[in-house]
Amino acid sequence: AAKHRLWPEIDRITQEQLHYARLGVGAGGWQLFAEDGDMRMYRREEEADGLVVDPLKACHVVKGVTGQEVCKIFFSPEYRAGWEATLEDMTVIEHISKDTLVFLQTHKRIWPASQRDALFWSHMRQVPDDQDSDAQDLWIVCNHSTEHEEYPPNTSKCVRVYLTVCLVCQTFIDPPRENEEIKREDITCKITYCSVVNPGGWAPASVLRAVYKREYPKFLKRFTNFCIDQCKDKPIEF
Ligand SMILES: O=S(=O)(CCO)c1ccc(-c2ccc(C3CCCC3)c([C@H]3C[C@H]3c3ccccn3)c2)cc1
Repeated sequence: AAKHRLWPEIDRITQEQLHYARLGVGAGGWQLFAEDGDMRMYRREEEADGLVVDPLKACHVVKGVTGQEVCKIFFSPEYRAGWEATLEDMTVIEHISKDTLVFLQTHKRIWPASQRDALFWSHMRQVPDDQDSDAQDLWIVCNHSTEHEEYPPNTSKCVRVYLTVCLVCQTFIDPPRENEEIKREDITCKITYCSVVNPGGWAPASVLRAVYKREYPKFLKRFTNFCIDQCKDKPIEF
């Protein structure tokens, strides 16, 4: 099919984000700022024009779900209200393809910052794992801010944030006994979530860092618990 005007950017950024997600946290000044069970959250303190844009990288291991199931839930609009607690409104403003959508969403106001909205394309794809041949394929969802002439930034109501986010999932299967089918307890999903959010307009660094410290661990824990709950009584999707 004829590729969309955004396709070259979508392809380039998705590949860049996959590479970035697969880099460990050993190098690059990552500092651990939150831990909860198997979840480890790291950030780097960075500012752009005096605004806090701390990159975040979270690593988590979740049993009982596959990478495809997790990425589908993260990507699909119909599940988002179930796990995205800070969401106030969400619209799909363009269906580029079955695995690429453009979202406009407003987030609940976080005092004292003014309310934010985000306009971004979201792309999901499966990639062969070239670093580990006998592992399952990787699944990735990449969200990246974009523009749309009907939805200019910074209306009277919202300040537009600029974000790049990726969710990379790898599925591991403990082989069941001979002639036994794979059960959910034999499946483990390794999740890497990376995000860089530019708040768009001024917000005090101390406030933003406090919000990030509070919101990100809650967000990933809520999201992964939602996935487990959504999938537990359904056939496994590899
Ligand atoms: O992964 S996604 O694509 C999932 C689709 O929804 C995503 C994640 C996070 C955001 C977002 C948007 C606004 C803010 C801030 C900036 C100043 C005031 C609001 C934050 C910061 C506050 C951090 C945060 C982290 C997680 C959840 C909510 N809040 C995050 C948007 C999209």
